[in-house]
Amino acid sequence: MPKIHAVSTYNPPFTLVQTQAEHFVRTLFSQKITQLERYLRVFENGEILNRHLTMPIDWYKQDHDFAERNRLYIEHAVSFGVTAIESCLEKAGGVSTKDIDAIVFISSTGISTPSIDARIMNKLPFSEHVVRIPIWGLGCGGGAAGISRANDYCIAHPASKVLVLCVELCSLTFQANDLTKSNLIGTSLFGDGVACALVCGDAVMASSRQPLPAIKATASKWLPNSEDVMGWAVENTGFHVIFAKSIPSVIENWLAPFVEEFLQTNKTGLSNLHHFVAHPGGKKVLVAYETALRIDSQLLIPSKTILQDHGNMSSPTVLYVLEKTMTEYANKGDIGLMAALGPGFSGELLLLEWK
Ligand SMILES: CC(C)(COP(=O)(O)OP(=O)(O)OC[C@H]1O[C@@H](n2cnc3c(N)ncnc32)[C@H](O)[C@@H]1OP(=O)(O)O)[C@@H](O)C(=O)NCCC(=O)NCCSC(=O)CC(=O)O
Repeated sequence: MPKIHAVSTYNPPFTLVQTQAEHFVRTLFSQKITQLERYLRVFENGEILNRHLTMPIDWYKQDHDFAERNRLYIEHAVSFGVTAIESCLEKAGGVSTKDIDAIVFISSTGISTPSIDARIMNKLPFSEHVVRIPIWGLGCGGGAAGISRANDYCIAHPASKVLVLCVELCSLTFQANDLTKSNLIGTSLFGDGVACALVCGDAVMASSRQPLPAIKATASKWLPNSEDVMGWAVENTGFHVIFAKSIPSVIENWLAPFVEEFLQTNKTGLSNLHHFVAHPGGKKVLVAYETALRIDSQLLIPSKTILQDHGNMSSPTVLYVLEKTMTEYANKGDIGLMAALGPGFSGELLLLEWK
């Protein structure tokens, strides 16, 4: 069974306190949005205290075209990605970039051809034969899906070491002239984050004496005709967020049967879980998980803590939760369920066992 040998996270340099974000939005949108004060309550209600930004707060007050946003995305995705990879390999006991067989690069908040992985390979000494697997458009589901695809690769090639790098600079897509409710809610919710995981096949010895999560099984599921639930509207000013207010109820109605069927197929059940590594999409998303799955709210503490300290960072978020679970909660023999959902609408589940 492939194992996750290490996970690293990197926080972009500027911290945004939620009260500061509320003040910023009040100043920017006053006189433009009716009932603004009523909607601003979401900043206090969302159970988010801090987020991280790529640019200083003043940058977000000005208009920027798509070209400028994307230039900044490429520049910072490369430099943050380099740091996250170095720290992941260091945590794995000093694995060399030259020994990496494949790199899965996950992102949905900017575009680049060649993809960011190739640009990073010009900064770090990777092998010329590394297999590049850039995946775009999975949004918040990307971190879990990336680990699943690395798992598939390691099953096919058991001596492989595969990096999964998630970079989302959500704040660079911020639209100061988009007066929709979704944009306003999104401004209270999304932040920037970077995470990297090293997944290795069965033939690779771990340097750590700590128990590591082995990937016992994975599953994907797609909800037909749900393109309008989550995504980007691409305009001349860049990406404008689409996310339906029905997401928590979609999760409540659609996720439970998927999870139950997945666990049953793998001869286990919700009552056997020690850890729930859930993507914290927002306060009501976590409530939907709790209601739909009828799980102990204690299992959601790592997800709630990450939401509180970082907001929703899209794809890396679930790896932040995994890193926290690995370092602060998990013991040998523990069983965990990793779950994330994203545009499609689709979901990815992984069953983990700490070995
Ligand atoms: C943002 C919140 C904390 C705010 O909670 P509150 O209790 O303060 O307020 P509320 O839910 O009543 O919402 C306040 C007002 O905003 C509106 N509103 C809420 N969400 C909206 C949305 N996505 N688009 C447009 N309007 C929206 C509500 O209808 C209401 O307006 P009115 O009163 O006029 O009706 C919560 O709504 C929340 O956690 N929502 C879930 C966020 C979410 O969808 N995250 C997933 C991102 S994608 C993702 O990450 C994938 C995944 O999660 O799996």
